[in-house]
Amino acid sequence: MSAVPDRPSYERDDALSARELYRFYRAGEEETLALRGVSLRVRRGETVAVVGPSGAGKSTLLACLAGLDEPSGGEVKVSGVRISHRSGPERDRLRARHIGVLLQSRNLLPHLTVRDNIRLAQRAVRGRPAARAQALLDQVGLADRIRALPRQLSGGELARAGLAVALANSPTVLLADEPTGELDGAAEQVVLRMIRERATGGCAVLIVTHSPAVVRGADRVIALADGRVGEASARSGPREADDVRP
Ligand SMILES: Nc1ncnc2c1ncn2[C@@H]1O[C@H](COP(=O)(O)OP(=O)(O)OP(=O)(O)O)[C@@H](O)[C@H]1O
Repeated sequence: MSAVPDRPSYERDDALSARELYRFYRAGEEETLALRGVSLRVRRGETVAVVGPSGAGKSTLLACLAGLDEPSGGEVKVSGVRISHRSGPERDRLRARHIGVLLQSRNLLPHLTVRDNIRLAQRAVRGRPAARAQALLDQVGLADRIRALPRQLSGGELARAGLAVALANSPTVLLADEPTGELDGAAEQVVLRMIRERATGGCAVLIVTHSPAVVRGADRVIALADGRVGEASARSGPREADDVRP
């Protein structure tokens, strides 16, 4: 008989799970409850879009899921390993190994070239096969910008370089905050295609977005309002933008 407890299959398939997340902010007298008991799961190969009005708690949620911030209550797990309620360095290590993060503020170090930013992201996963920097940049259409510094890139190029860096560690979970915010239609399609390919390869993807194109391409939409998960819709069959609109 196996010593391994027989867990329900939905747990085995979850690459990312959050249970009852709360996040309080206190600034002087003022208290904000940015997350009020958010629970969610993202399975391997699934793409989930998170939508909601400004101030709904989307960026706070993403930061807690990525281990960049600590929830005040609740728990986050990546591939069954708890990432919340650990020291900063422990969270950094888990994130570097398992999670790709693409933030609005960008994830490139300003003094390193695009290639060196990618190599830095790959240091945490030495020993695991990793795509070459050139191959990653080819995929996002930045093959000729490998030696550029971030300040030499346009907004759209920065977004695509940021995606290459977020994918450099071959993450189990990709978390992105408005990854297509500054992109025109063609560049948005490049980024979405690359994200979809990762999901097809088994990555769990969660994207905070206002883009109808991103919502259309998602398997599921989670609507956040006032720190809570509101109306959510599972998709099945053809992907139609007929339920939750950003
Ligand atoms: N560091 C902070 N200190 C105090 N309050 C904060 C802090 N960060 C966020 N908040 C508050 O928490 C709430 C949720 O903010 P958050 O940035 O997560 O929302 P959002 O849905 O991402 O908004 P947007 O779409 O405008 O980026 C807001 O009321 C915001 O003012």
